[in-house]
Amino acid sequence: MIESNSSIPHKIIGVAVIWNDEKQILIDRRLPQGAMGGLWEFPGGKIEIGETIEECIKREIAEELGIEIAVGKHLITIDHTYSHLRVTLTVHHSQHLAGIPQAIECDEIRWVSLDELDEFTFPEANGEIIAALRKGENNN
Ligand SMILES: Nc1nc2c([nH]c(=O)n2[C@H]2C[C@H](O)[C@@H](COP(=O)(O)OP(=O)(O)OP(=O)(O)O)O2)c(=O)[nH]1
Ligand SMILES: [Mg+2]
Repeated sequence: MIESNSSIPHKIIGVAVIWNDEKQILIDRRLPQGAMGGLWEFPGGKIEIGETIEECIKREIAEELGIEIAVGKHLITIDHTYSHLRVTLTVHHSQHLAGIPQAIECDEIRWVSLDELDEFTFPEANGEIIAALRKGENNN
């Protein structure tokens, strides 16, 4: 019998690496309940029908954090399969434009430097995002 992975849900996610003028990045801690609860992440969420990934990122950041950003260069796209979920994370650099970030849909938010990222636990898929950031060649 041929095994297929097609029964695993697949989420298409837009993700922002949001920079401020102090060269810090905004990270948020997922709510304790649910998948990957309590882990830190770069803010973002599921794409909606008819949206571009840039529109998705801008909307998710407004909904989750109440701030306005300018979505910039593409950093990396990661396809990762967890035990019961496949995610495609399309990550863009972004610039913070206006508003003070609020923890609307998460537990906590922090501005951190690239060096400080090591002090936080992220989902498995994020290793590659952080490695791409450290390579630094696409930073905006
Ligand atoms: N936003 C974001 N999601 C990430 C990162 N790394 C990572 O594995 N993910 C995963 C966790 C989630 O399964 C998915 C993001 O989905 P989401 O936060 O919009 O949705 P969710 O599953 O929490 O909520 P639901 O609406 O499906 O109930 O991508 C990351 O750095 N940022
Ligand atoms: Mg989200």
